[in-house]
Order: sequence, then structure tokens, then C-alpha cells
Amino acid sequence: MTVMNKQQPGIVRTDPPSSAPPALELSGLIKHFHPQSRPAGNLPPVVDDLSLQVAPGELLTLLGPSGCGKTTTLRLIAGLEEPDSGEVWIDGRNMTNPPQPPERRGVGLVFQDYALFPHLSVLGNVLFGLNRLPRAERLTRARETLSLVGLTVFESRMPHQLSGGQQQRVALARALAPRPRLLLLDEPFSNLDAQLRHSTRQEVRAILRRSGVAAILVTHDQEEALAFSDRIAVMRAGLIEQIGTPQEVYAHPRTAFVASFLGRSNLLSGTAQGGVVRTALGDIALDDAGVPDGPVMVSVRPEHLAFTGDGSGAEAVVLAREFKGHTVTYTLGLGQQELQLHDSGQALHAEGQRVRVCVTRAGRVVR
Ligand SMILES: Nc1ncnc2c1ncn2[C@@H]1O[C@H](COP(=O)(O)OP(=O)(O)OP(=O)(O)O)[C@@H](O)[C@H]1O
Repeated sequence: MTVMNKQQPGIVRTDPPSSAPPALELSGLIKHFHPQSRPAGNLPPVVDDLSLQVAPGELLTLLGPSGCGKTTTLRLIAGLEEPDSGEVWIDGRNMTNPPQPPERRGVGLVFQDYALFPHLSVLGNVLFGLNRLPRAERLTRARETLSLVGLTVFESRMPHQLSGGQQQRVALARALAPRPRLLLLDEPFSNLDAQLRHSTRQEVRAILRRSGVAAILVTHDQEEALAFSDRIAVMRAGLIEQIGTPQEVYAHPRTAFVASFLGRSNLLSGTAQGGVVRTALGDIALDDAGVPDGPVMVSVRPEHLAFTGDGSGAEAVVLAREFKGHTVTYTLGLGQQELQLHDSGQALHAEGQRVRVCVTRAGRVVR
């Protein structure tokens, strides 16, 4: 195997053919924004030593609260911003040393506002990004891509004659038509109403799977991240706090932030001893036998709390009740602490009622 040289631009990795290079590799990316009025070094970086890999065909989501650096990370990948340090490798090519302009990175972009050209038809919009191809090939490619996104019959329509979901599929077709190595999607569903958002998300996911392109989705919507992704990177203050499959990150959050940002969580302090934590809710078994004895914080999902009905468990009071159709979310008072409980049973407990609750699954110790 040839030794890879990260310092030389445009070097293609010569790993064995069976192991294709990652679609994307970020290593040690750091980005500050320095306002004129504040001296450099005074502000924390917006992207802070961020490293990750995206496999060919993988759908990765950057999930985090507003301002945590998700869009800046996408802009660094696309070449719309330059990092202070660190490297961006796309499909085995170094994009940062020397910096490659956005049009030479092989990256497609889809934004929340679609950014379609209003004076061009659907076909015209898709053709727009293909001006480097011979004319005859452009038309074939544009029509193939419109067929991939299921919009063949709409090719002559103007953007304003389409629904929001259809416009987003045109934007997707325009980004996919040049056959990018990587697609970057920045909050692409956030302008759609709840129902359209759900169906468009499923369609886009299926289209990406069919096209085989690797993609990074940026969102602050945890439900979207769980439904869309092969892996989720939970970001906070420029850092990746945890990365893994949706199931891994949901079931095994490492920190209180991840436990609360990806789904809801009850965080209880207690003392671990021999694989059990003593808390105000009683003794909670732990999902990890290796937790050392001592003070800990344990995360219990609302669906892992239940009413006991037989006098066992800890006493709590119902503070609020939210009916959601398939389930009811209760807010319970346990001493000074508020807990969330998801119940799918038939019996409704009234606000102010005293209830008894227990934990039905092993808890998770978080930092
Ligand atoms: N060009 C810029 N100049 C100065 N500060 C910037 C610039 N772009 C972004 N920032 C700041 O960097 C931080 C991260 O912004 P970024 O847009 O990456 O966050 P985000 O996680 O995508 O947030 P949102 O979900 O609200 O879009 C924010 O505090 C933002 O104000």
C-alpha cells in the first residue's frame, strides 16, 4: 500500500481497491470568527478540533442546538469558508492544502429555501449545474435525475407551480445531476409543514439510497435525525459530543446533554454501588456493570418509567398531563424534581393525583 501523504494536494489514496476511501474525512478542523472589535484568541472557536469520517453512501446527520457550528462545518466542507487549521478530504482528495474552490470539490448543496431559479423551468433548473457536459449529454442526465426524484411529468413547470415538497425535490435533482461525491443538506425540510416534511424526508432518503451518494444532513430536529440517518453526530459548542447509530446514541447516551437533546430524559442524581444507583426514585439497576461506586447522574427515558398500581415504587404527584393520541405524557413531581413519564395505558391520572412510579429498564450513567 502506498503511504498516504496528506500534505500534497490532489493525491488519491491508494488503499486496496476493496476499501474505498471515505466519502469525507475531517481531521482536526478549527474555525474562529474574529470580529474587528475583539482581539483574536478571545473567543472560543465555532468549530473546535472536529474530526469525523463519512463512508461511501452513508447518511450522516449533524444534530445540535442553534449556534453550535453545524452550518459552519458544512461551509468548511463545501469550501465556502476556510478553516484556521485541520483538513477536509473528499473521496480521498485533500481539499484544504492547497484550498480547492467549491466548484472543484464535487459537493452538491441543498438549502432550506430551495434556491431555485424562478425564471427557469424544472428542467432548466436541473440543466443549470450541468454546463460542463456536452449538450446532448446534459439533457439525458437532467432527465435521468428528474426521473430519479419522480418529477419527470413536471419538467416544463415553473417553480411557483409546484408544492414546497416538489420544489425541494427539484433542488435535490439539481444538486444530484452533476453526480457529486458528497451531498450537503442544510435544514432542507424546515420550510415544509409537518405532514409534507415527513413524506418529503422519506422520499429524499429513498432517493439518496438509490443514487448511492454519501450525504450530510444538518438539523436541530431530533426526530428528523433519528428517522433519516445511518449515524448521528450530536454537536455542542463546536464539538462532537457523541457519534453513533441512532439506536446507539438514543439507548446509550454518554452525557446529560446528549440524553436530553436526543429524545427526552429524566436525569437523577444518586450513588452507585455494585451496579445499582440509589436515587429518590428508588434503586435503579445500571446497564453498565463497569460503573465505579460513588456519586453519579443517571438517565432514565420517560418510556422507562411506569405507574405501579400495586402500592410499590416511589410516590409522586401528577403536575401536568399531555394527551398525544397513542400515548400520554405526564409531568410528575418527585420532591423538588420534575419527571416525565410516557404512558400508553387506558387509565388517565388527573392533575394533582398522587401516584406511584417505578423504573422498568436499566438506567444509563451519564457525565
Ligand atoms: N460569518 C460569520 N461571522 C461571525 N460569526 C459567525 C459567522 N457565521 C457564523 N457565526 C457564528 O458562529 C456560530 C455558529 O454558527 P452556525 O451557523 O454554524 O451554527 P448552527 O449550528 O448552524 O446554527 P443554526 O441551527 O441556528 O443555523 C454562531 O454563534 C454564529 O453567530
